[in-house]
Amino acid sequence: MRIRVKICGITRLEDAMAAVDHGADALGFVFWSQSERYISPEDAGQIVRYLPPFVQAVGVFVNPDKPWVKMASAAAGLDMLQFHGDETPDFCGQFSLPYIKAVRVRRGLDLLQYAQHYEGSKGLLLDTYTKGKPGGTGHTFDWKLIPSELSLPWILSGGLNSENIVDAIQQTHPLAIDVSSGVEIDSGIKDVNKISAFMEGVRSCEDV
Ligand SMILES: O=C(O)c1ccccc1NCC(=O)[C@H](O)[C@H](O)COP(=O)(O)O
Repeated sequence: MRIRVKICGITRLEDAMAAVDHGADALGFVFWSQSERYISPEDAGQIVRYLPPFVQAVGVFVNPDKPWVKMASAAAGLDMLQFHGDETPDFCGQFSLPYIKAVRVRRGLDLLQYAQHYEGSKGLLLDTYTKGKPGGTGHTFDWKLIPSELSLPWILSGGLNSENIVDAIQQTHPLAIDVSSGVEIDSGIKDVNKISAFMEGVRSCEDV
């Protein structure tokens, strides 16, 4: 089965094009001002307008207010929303766009219940818990904490790179994966060779 890939934290057109050329299905734009990968919705829009059909633009938010999500969605031309904070299902579901809820996986968190709570989402993005960092940590989490029977589709995220991606896929069998710092040379600056090596690792795991 083909594994879908989202490359997150895009801040430059050339990185977006490199990601698309190497087969990314979705690109993420971080609209949280405290992130080193922050991009304004207007600047994201200038990248999104060059994306080919069927590549999705995903807006990443952390506890935003409603006007910010609405403005960013329109200005950037988003296809999907991704929430990394304490947003409720009602909040996430009010924007007439599909959404993904990120969850920072840690021992003691009931992922089965979490999935039921966010049943209106397109899926859960399973990310790494690091205190004070809602995303883009560059660290993996204990993949054994992923339950075998989650009621929602889920996306493997957190600290993936070309060196661990094959192992990650073989251990967890994800439907989709998400990467940010693992394909960077600096925060928000992607590297075409890292993208290429990462995608090669993903494709090597797919059924022919
Ligand atoms: O990337 C960020 O700076 C970020 C900040 C705040 C919330 C979310 C953020 N990124 C969202 C993503 O989808 C990342 O790809 C995901 O957290 C994995 O990041 P990484 O471990 O660097 O691959």
